[in-house]
Amino acid sequence: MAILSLRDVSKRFGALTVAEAVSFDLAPGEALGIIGPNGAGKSTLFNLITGNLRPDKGSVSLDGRDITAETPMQRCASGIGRSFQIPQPFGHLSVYENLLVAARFGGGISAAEAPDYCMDLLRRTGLAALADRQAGGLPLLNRKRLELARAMATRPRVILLDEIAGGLTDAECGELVATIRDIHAEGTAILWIEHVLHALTAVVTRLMVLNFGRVLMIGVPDQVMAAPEVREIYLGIEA
Ligand SMILES: Nc1ncnc2c1ncn2[C@@H]1O[C@H](COP(=O)(O)OP(=O)(O)OP(=O)(O)O)[C@@H](O)[C@H]1O
Repeated sequence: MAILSLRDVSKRFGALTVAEAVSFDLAPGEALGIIGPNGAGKSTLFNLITGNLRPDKGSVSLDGRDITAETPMQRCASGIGRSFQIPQPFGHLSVYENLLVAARFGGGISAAEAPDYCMDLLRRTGLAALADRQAGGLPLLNRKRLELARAMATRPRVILLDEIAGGLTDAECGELVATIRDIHAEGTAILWIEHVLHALTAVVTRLMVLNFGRVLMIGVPDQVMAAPEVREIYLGIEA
């Protein structure tokens, strides 16, 4: 059974259709990439999955259970974690405190277990030396690492990554990809929106293309990227 399923999910903002009958399944432990032009509705799709937005039509299920009416907090507690396109740490708290908040309130981890859990996550995401630093002053790579660590601190079984590689140098991107591969290897299912294709295809085994809120294609990355309609809308190359 799929861990996450969307069925005919539709959403409009006034006259603008941002999701049009979107259906797909994410298998347990699978890594699925999402690509598409700016404004295609990718981040909106994440908001529909996390409950920050409610669909006009359609359903979202986790482990076969319909969660369409649940709040973001309930979905987080059920195992959906998320990193935001623009990192949103508590800027005045330390890196460690940011994780603690996510672990205690998002992951439901006890006060006794949380410190070890958070320190382990800081090590895995390359942030251990920065535990006491104020989160608001971190440079981009470390803000991205913290965004990933905060999402992981909620103990997700499905993690949604929104353009986490954007704006990084190749070396920085490689570091982040290695961490995401580790997370995936431990069995966490991944849904990843990304414009940096080489980062995405280093992890995902399937790609979904969104255009004007519709699923244009889902398949193996090489086949998807070679498809004339994808090259035309995504890469601007005429078929
Ligand atoms: N709350 C909102 N109210 C009205 N329009 C919105 C709202 N949120 C997003 N939109 C619009 O919906 C469309 C899809 O936006 P979305 O952020 O989902 O696109 P995206 O594919 O993630 O784009 P990008 O790659 O640039 O991040 C855009 O035209 C955006 O301006």
